[in-house]
Amino acid sequence: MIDVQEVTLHHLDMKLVTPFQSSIETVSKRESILIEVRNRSGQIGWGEVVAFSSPWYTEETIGTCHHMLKSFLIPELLAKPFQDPEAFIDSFSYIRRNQMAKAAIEGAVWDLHAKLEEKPLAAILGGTAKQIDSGVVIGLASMEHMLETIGKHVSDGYKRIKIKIKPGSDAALLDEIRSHFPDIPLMADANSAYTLDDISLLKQLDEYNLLMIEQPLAHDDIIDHAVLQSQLKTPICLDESIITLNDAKKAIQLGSCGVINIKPGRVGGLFESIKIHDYCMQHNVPVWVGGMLETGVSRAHNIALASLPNFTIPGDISASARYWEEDIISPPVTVNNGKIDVPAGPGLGFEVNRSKLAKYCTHIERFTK
Ligand SMILES: O=C(O)CCC(=O)C1=CC=C[C@@H](O)[C@@H]1C(=O)O
Ligand SMILES: [Mg+2]
Repeated sequence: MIDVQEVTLHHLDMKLVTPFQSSIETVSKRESILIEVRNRSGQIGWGEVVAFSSPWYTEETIGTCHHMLKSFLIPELLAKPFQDPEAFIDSFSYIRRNQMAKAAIEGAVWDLHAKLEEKPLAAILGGTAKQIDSGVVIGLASMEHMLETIGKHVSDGYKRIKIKIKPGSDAALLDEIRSHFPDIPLMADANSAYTLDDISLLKQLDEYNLLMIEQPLAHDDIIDHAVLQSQLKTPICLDESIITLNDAKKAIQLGSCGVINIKPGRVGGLFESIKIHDYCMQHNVPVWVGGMLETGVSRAHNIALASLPNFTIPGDISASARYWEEDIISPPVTVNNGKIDVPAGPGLGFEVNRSKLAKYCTHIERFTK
């Protein structure tokens, strides 16, 4: 029984070890909100708001999530006990969208639920893998810097390299990367930087033996992506366009993609993530877990999710040290020979380190029954 007595929001401000540049935005400082839920006997679950400070990736921001949590989701959670996470999810199913706000509080409830069941979150979600393959993302930077960073990550053992592309920084960049690294598992993410007018350029990218091209066209499109996919050999992976299971069904039926990137924050939580995973598995569409430059709390949720069987492609789950001088979980996430161990302890299997949390916390808000 999930009987939450108190919810605490920890507002954090952390600096990335290096700025992260995509086709739209450069992120150097990361605001986030950690959600701590506590039941009557003092057991705790953790979740994380992964929205960015401004609405460049999806329409949500830290501010919109805070509003949704405070005004709707936290009151819902404190209103009554719930049999399980699904019953809590049902209670807010009337709320349209606001996926990252929902995912954050749902994540905390899943962690608490797994701890009450004394099982690892991965097992509760249906995961079976003991280790997951780790991929890493390299933001846009000078050619020299990107080549050097790729070399470093390849020698660190990462199983897949993702680079960001945008018009003017695409075919020539991939050409240069392939001349140095002809065989590495490589993919490119455009964050919607192209349109169908760029089709001849996008077809050139078939030359580079990419695992996939992520979200080349508009963030809310699946129709143009189907046109593009019919003319590309390289599979398209959808990220921003998939917000729900229904989106995934339609994209697969239309042939808009060959792969889907599942980010629990973007799709409204772990429960919807599992539904998308299962549907994709039934339709032979491989999936992988995306990242949001997040702290260890969300990273831990992602590791648990990635242990499900259709996550056959290494995701954007890299070591804590890729982004943080010090993560706020103990131990930090580490990658060995390109693999991350799925924790065997109850819940997330990582502890939130209170003294590190205090270092990066700007303020706390507490809500009680
Ligand atoms: O968390 C990571 O390691 C990588 C995250 C990452 O590549 C992204 C996070 C958020 C927005 C984008 O720029 C990009 C993506 O689109 O997947
Ligand atoms: Mg993406």
